[in-house]
Amino acid sequence: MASKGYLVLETGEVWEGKWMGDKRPTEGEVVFNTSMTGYQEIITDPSYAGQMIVFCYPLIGNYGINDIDFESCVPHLAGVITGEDCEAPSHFQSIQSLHHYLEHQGVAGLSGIDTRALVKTIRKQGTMKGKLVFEIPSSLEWGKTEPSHVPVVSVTQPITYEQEGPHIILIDFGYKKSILDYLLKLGCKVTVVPYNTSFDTVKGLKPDGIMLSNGPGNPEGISNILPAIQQITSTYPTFGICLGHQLLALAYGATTSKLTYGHRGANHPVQHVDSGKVYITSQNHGYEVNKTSLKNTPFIPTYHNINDGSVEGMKHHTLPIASVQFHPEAHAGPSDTEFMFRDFIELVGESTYATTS
Ligand SMILES: NC(=O)CC[C@H](N)C(=O)O
Repeated sequence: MASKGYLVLETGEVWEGKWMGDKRPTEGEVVFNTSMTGYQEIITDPSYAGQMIVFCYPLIGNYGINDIDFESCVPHLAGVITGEDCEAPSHFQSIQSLHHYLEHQGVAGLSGIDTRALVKTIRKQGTMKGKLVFEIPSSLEWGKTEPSHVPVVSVTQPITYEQEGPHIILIDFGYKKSILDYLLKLGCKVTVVPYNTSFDTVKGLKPDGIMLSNGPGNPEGISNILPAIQQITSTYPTFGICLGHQLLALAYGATTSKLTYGHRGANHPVQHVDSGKVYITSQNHGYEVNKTSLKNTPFIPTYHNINDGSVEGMKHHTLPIASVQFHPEAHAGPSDTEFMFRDFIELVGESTYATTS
C-alpha cells in the first residue's frame, strides 16, 4: 500500500495524499497546468525544472507512458501532484505506468490531493514554494534558490543534425524536442548549441537563422548572456519561443515580471493584433514581457492574450526577428500556430542580411 505523504506550502498549509514515484522528499515551486491530456509531454518539458506540477485534470497516468512523446531524455521537474494516479494504464503504445516512470527517473509525487481546492489557493495567493514530505515538519526551511536551472538543462556541446536545408542554430535554454522535430521536418540542418554560446562561435557555424528555445526559470537569471543574444539576433533572422521571447525582450531593453500564477495549459486563446484572428495555444510560463516596456525598444507587439491582455508575441520593426510567448510546437496542445515554423523558414530563405554580414 502506498505511504501517506504531505504537501507543505510556503504559507504553512498542509495537504495529505498518497506518495507516488521516487521515495525522497523534495521541494520546488508549486504551479498548476490545466491541460486535459499530455502529462508525458508536460512532465518531460525542461521548462518545468525546479517546479512541482499540480495537474488540474483529475486523473493522470491512464494511458501510461509511451516511447514517442518525450520532450527530453529525462524529466527535470521537482514533483507531480494529482487527484488520482492510474496505476493500471491502458493504451496500445504504453510501455510503462506513470508511477514506474517517475520512480525510475527519481521524481516524487503525491496523488489523492483535492487539486481543485489546491489550484484555488494558488490562484488566490500566487505560485509559491512547496515540499513533499513523509512527516509534517515543525518548522519550514527552504533550500537555496538557484539563480537559474538553464545551465543544468542546456546541452554542453554543440550537436548537429545534418540535412541539406537552411542551417538553423537552436540556442538551447532547455528546448523541447518538438521544436527540433519541426525544424528537421521542414528540412533544416540544425545545430543545437549551449545557452551561453558566444557570437563568434555562432558566426563560425555559418547559420542561416537562429531559434531561441523555451527554458526554465526567471529570464533575468541568465542576464549575463543578453549582450550575446543581442549581437546574434541583430545579425541573423531569429525566432524566439517562450523563454527565448523573454530573453529577446530583455536583450533589447524591455523588462519582464512574474505573473501571479502563470499560464500553463493547452487552451490559451491569443489574438493576432493585425488580423484580429484568435488562435488556441499551448502555454507554460510564469513570467511575461511588460507591454509598456516594449515602447522603448525596436519591437512591436504582434499577439496578446485574450484572458489577461498580456504580450504573447512581438516583432522587430525593421529586422527579421520575431518571437512568441506561447508554444507553436504545442505538444501537448493544438497545432493552430505550427505555421510559424514554416513562416520562419521561408523568411530565412528570403533573407539576405545574414549572408552579407
Ligand atoms: N516555457 C518556457 O520557456 C518558460 C519561460 C519562463 N521560464 C517562464 O516561466 O516564464
